[in-house]
Amino acid sequence: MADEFERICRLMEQLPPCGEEVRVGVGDDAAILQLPIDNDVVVSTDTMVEGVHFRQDTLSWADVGYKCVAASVSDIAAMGATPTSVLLSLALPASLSMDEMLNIYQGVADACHEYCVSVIGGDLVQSSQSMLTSTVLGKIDKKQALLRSGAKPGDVLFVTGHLGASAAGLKLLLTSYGMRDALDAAYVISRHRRPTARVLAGQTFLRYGVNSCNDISDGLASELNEIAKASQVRLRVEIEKIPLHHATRNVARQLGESALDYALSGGEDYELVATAPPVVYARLLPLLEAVRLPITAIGRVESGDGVVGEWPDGKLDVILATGYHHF
Ligand SMILES: Nc1ncnc2c1ncn2[C@@H]1O[C@H](COP(=O)(O)OP(=O)(O)OP(=O)(O)O)[C@@H](O)[C@H]1O
Ligand SMILES: Cc1ncc(C[n+]2csc(CCOP(=O)(O)O)c2C)c(N)n1
Ligand SMILES: [Mg+2]
Ligand SMILES: [Mg+2]
Ligand SMILES: [Mg+2]
Repeated sequence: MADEFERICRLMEQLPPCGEEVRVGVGDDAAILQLPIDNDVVVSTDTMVEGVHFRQDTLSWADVGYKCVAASVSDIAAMGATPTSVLLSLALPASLSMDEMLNIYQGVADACHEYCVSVIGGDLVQSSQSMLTSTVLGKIDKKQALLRSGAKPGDVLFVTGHLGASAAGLKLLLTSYGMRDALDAAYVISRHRRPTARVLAGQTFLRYGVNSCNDISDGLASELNEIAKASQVRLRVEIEKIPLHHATRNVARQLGESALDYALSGGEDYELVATAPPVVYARLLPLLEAVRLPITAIGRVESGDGVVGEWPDGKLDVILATGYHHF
């Protein structure tokens, strides 16, 4: 059985080499990065705990590794920044085999390739419960960033991609339900297991003058309330415009649940929600279409506070910050 340090070496062999900005990577007491002087450093961390963020029957070990990195990269994307490096801390039971650890790193390697990041360090400790923490460092032009606090009355409110698929996938995985349409099931399950951090979208938003942005980890309702609060504005959402993939609608229908609830309160879609002046939104629309990442206008920013949902018949509902909250 390999010891702690042999394991770290074997795990790292799975990963692509570090980028040129890494002066010291894995192997010393700390990593050293040499960033361009015209950049600021952006940093964020996310933890995944077995029983809370995944179960052995919802994610494979490779999915756990991939999703942990993708979820933290998503926060860097939401700032409009470019992710560069990852610190990965693993707290794992002694019973976990070397092959299972290598599987985690296979997923980490997939994420490293997808997001052009390298693992520059981390930690490996024994624990009764599996827990992974991914800390991502990124770079951004000095004094630039997409913040939650920049929304202005008159802005268009919009989201990337489709919402609710991850929650539909999770629901399917947790209920032993024979799906009639295997393709729909495969789509929503893959969105749950392998979400995509929208790095290119975030960078484009920053370049074209988007005013505020947030990534959707806890559910649209919660993230909208965060923008409204940070920006001291009211967000008005046209409920029927929230983009739901037909697979998510079909799965929800078959489970007797609401795809809209999945989008508002399910979480883990890791799409971006943002606001921009109408002229900026109009420029972004064809650009993101061209890279096959549609954005959809779902409402607008007004003066006031809170989040209000508007139904097609004109009826209004307050949208509270429902979603996945740990405490
Ligand atoms: N234990 C903590 N100590 C200090 N700051 C924290 C702690 N937990 C969270 N924060 C900070 O609180 C702020 C808001 O966190 P929030 O949960 O909205 O982050 P997020 O990563 O976007 O969401 P999620 O955790 O759902 O991915 C962030 O700046 C985060 O760094
Ligand atoms: C087995 C199992 N049960 C429930 C969930 C749902 N879930 C857990 S954490 C979270 C929000 C994002 O996490 P965080 O806020 O920590 O970034 C969500 C929606 C899951 N994925 N797996
Ligand atoms: Mg996060
Ligand atoms: Mg976030
Ligand atoms: Mg959260």
